[in-house]
Amino acid sequence: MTGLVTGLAIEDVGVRIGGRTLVDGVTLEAPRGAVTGVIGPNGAGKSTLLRAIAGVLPHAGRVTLDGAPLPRPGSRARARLIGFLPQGQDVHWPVTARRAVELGRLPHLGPWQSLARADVAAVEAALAKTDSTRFADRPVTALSGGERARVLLARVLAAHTAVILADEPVAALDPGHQLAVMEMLCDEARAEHRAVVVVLHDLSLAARACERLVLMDQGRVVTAGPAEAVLASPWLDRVYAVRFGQGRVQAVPVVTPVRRLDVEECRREPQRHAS
Ligand SMILES: Nc1ncnc2c1ncn2[C@@H]1O[C@H](COP(=O)(O)OP(=O)(O)OP(=O)(O)O)[C@@H](O)[C@H]1O
Repeated sequence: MTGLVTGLAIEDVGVRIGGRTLVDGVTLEAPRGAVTGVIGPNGAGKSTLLRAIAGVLPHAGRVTLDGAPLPRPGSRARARLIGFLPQGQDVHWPVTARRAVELGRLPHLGPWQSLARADVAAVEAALAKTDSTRFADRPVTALSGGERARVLLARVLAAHTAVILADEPVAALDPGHQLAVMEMLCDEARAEHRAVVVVLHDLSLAARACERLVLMDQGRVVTAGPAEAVLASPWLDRVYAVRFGQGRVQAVPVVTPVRRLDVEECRREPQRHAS
């Protein structure tokens, strides 16, 4: 590993399930103070990688934070360091939104200990950051999909973890809330010095919000580095089998799929850029 001062370091991480290798020797860095985006086509292994880092899936290899190994998966100590928003998570019991967010403070509480003033402040701040305060007293089951997604993100934010792993956190959100959530995650990284890792399918949003990008395909990292370099990489079109158009609208980067590539074009793609 090179150059990582503080943050999350993933070394040679692999996941095998049922005899299949889903993640294969992934090495990457997610520094504190930055948003690292994980991109790649469906089935590339992005969610599996995040679940391995979160400690939900057993894995080979090493994951460290600020140079130290992480506490045991499932432990409260680990939950105090790593916040995880899984893909498509939902809430099926009718607690209020505020109560759902309060659950994010559990790793900080002793057995039978109730919320202290600092916990309540963390919950209210997380509700406010996700624009969820106005429905905080409604049952989660009576909220829209996008509102529920914001509450679940608020629960992760309320935990004040050093690392935030968010798997497609904006998938259910309207454009305004997509921007707001990504800006909020950037703010969590920069102002609070957290390492934020986010899986995104929207490449324009990734270009705008992420300092670093990791492009995955077939369980491996294809290329990683500064967002602009990864988006300019010849591998982008090839792994998605899509010709992307790239430009700027009022100084904001835009990456949009233009047309699908056939197998032969995909094979030629890296050479086309190299020439
Ligand atoms: N529990 C499992 N058992 C077996 N195979 C799995 C399991 N979970 C995921 N897979 C397979 O592993 C591969 C990677 O899945 P993963 O969910 O990590 O991809 P992804 O990059 O997050 O995709 P998407 O963009 O569609 O969410 C896929 O081929 C998927 O079918």
